[in-house]
Amino acid sequence: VIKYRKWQHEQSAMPPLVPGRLFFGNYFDLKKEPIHLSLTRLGEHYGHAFTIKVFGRAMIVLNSRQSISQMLNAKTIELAGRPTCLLIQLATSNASDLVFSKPDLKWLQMRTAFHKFFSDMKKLHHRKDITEIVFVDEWTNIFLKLEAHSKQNQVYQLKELVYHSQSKIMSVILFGDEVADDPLLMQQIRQLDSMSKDVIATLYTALMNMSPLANLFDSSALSALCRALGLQKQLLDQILLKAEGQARNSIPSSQSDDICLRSLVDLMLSLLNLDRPMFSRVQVRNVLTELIFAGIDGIVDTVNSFILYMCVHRDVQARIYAELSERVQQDLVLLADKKFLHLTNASVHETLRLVSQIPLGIFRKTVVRSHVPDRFMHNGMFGVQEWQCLYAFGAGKRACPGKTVAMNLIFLYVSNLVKNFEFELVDEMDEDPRTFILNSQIEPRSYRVRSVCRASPSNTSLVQISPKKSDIKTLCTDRSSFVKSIREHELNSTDDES
Ligand code: HEM
Repeated sequence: VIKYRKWQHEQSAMPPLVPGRLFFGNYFDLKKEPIHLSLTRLGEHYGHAFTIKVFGRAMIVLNSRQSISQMLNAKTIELAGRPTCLLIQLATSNASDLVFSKPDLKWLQMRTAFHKFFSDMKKLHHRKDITEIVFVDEWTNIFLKLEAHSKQNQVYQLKELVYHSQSKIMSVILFGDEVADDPLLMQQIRQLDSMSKDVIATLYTALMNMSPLANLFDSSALSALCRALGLQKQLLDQILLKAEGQARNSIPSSQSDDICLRSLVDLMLSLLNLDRPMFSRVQVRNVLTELIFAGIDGIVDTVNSFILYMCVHRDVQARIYAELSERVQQDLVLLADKKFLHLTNASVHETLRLVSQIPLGIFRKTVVRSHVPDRFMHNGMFGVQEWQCLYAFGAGKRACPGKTVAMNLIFLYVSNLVKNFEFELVDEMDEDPRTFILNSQIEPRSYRVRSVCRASPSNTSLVQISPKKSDIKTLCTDRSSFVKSIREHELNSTDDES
């Protein structure tokens, strides 16, 4: 009786249930169209929150900005689950990862470790962001390549160049200089990234089309996954071994309780090499693989879309250049300049509004399909009204932990590109995001540009004014207090360190 009453109570606390068929529930309602369209259709009838059932499993669908904000920001852990299917379980060794694991203590400790790395590094470098230090070092390479293309009036794909640099920047942050300077390892990291991208694209197709069993019968998806897992194991083992050797060399024996951090992998290793390890080796491998993927592609695609919009709207490009010239004296734009660059920030925001990057968590669509950054400008200042709030990075407990890293890097890329070069589109392109392709995220079709260099000839020497990657200092910290601080996190603590 108690169980029945509890069940009755739980049922009455749920939003209205969409009537479905016995055993199948609403499976066929969802299969009529891609899942986001089916849910939109149900939402027109059932309102801002409703419950669906698929094979006996109840799911709550939130269908308005207000209900999403309320639920994801106020209630957190209960709503921080993820959809799953066979391919995900195989790819993540039964959810031993960060992106698809259940929101439990292990998951929280992983996220805490991630935030801790960035906040401690920032403290160590006197609030200077680690992403800026690494970006500035790489900018010389980007600049020289773009300058050469511009001087020779060459036609080229900007995306390839940004991808090349971003994979290097992320590898320095995740694995350290030694790995990022090794061409063979870099080649394998990029290979793993593109393989993961293919697997994730297959996964999204399966999830979006409500075909959870599809990958069981799709041998090409399974063989792609097996190849990716094989490379992941071999590559990450190699990187971990290299980092372990490096860590041993950098710890003086008299201070064996000290751990030295230069990159995220050092932190992961220190949590692995405990008497009672906090994570398993498989977990660390999976998380690092996810961070390679998450840390490269979202940023590259946003920068690539941004430059496309600048080419389609040459007037906006000219206005952003005018703002950058007025507010930043030197050729190199830094994070400290960000707060003065209102139109640049508005334009990044507008790009994220248009290009719904990652269909994970909150499905989004836009009905206003042209790039007009002024919608986020109020009295000449960048500002986002409550009703204009975006969910490009999700919201609540499960929101993207890399948001600050991503926003900083996107800003550094786009502001420095526009400040130093003028871009012109060579191919015919449509700015409507409906013409974009859904791979592992939404991205424009390939396009080529031509550019003119605007920077003063001494740009490369100006780059030297900012700290260099070689200046990244090692953070030496006491192992027990460090581990304690990660263990102390509770499931209900706020997740707002970024
Ligand atoms: C423009 C760039 C990026 C976009 C648009 C983006 C967007 C997202 C979104 C929408 C989610 C799911 C949130 C939810 O379910 O509510 C997510 C999760 C995640 N992102 Fe990002 N992201 C970006 C860059 C990054 C970067 C640079 C990193 C790491 C360095 C990162 C790491 C992650 C991780 C680890 C998760 C899973 C979090 C969890 O499940 O606990 N992302 N991201």
